[in-house]
Amino acid sequence: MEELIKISNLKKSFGKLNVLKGLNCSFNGGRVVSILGPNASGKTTLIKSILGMVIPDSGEIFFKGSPVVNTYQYKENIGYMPQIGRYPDHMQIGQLLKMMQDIRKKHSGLDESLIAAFQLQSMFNKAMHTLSGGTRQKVSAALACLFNPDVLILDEPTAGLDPLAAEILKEKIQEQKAKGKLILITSHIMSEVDEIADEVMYLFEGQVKFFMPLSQIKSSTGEEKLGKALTKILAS
Ligand SMILES: Nc1ncnc2c1ncn2[C@@H]1O[C@H](COP(=O)(O)OP(=O)(O)OP(=O)(O)O)[C@@H](O)[C@H]1O
Repeated sequence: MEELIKISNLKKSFGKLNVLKGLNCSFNGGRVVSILGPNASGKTTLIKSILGMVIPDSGEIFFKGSPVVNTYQYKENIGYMPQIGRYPDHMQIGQLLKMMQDIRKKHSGLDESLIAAFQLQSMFNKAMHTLSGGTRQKVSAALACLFNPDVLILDEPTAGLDPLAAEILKEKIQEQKAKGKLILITSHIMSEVDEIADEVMYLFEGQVKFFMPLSQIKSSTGEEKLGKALTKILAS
């Protein structure tokens, strides 16, 4: 499968705090990769660096082989679902979706399947500030997929979704993977990672501690459950 993202010796500090300390990794298409690590280990900082929302101090990020520094075009190929989506309060769902299409100048070749699956049409005239947390999450997920990106970055995607909606999103993730796309997920819910990830990248103190297929994590520890397997690996 094609290498979509490569990260080379990435460093980022906030003041005296060294968050990313020379991080190296690469991500191929057709995979669901879960980025795990303790609180404050740099997961969000890494994701935001890929998205161009955090500017690294040094190191390089390549998208499909080209360095992303000082470019923005590559971002059209990434769909991002933040943990907490922030939207203009008084904008209605329908207006928001239309505005995004106008900004992107893309009105065809859209993937509107999540809009339909989450039945968002029936809520198109609801203002964003009136939405429940879960509905807001559904809008974020629908937006992340709307422009058919090659890469999806999902931050705690199913937290806050009801079981049916969570199932719909998990099916969407599998469908996107089957199309050769890369899905990066951060989650602290081990059962969710266990269910949907192919590989785990574990960050510790600003570096990659390991990057392994889920199957190998389990076989090398003899544990069926990811949570237990991780505990064993980290203790060894
Ligand atoms: N803009 C910022 N200014 C200062 N410090 C920051 C900033 N962004 C992140 N940090 C710090 O960098 C460290 C890593 O944060 P980050 O959000 O990347 O961690 P994380 O692995 O995503 O954590 P969590 O699991 O809690 O979501 C934390 O100590 C955080 O306080």
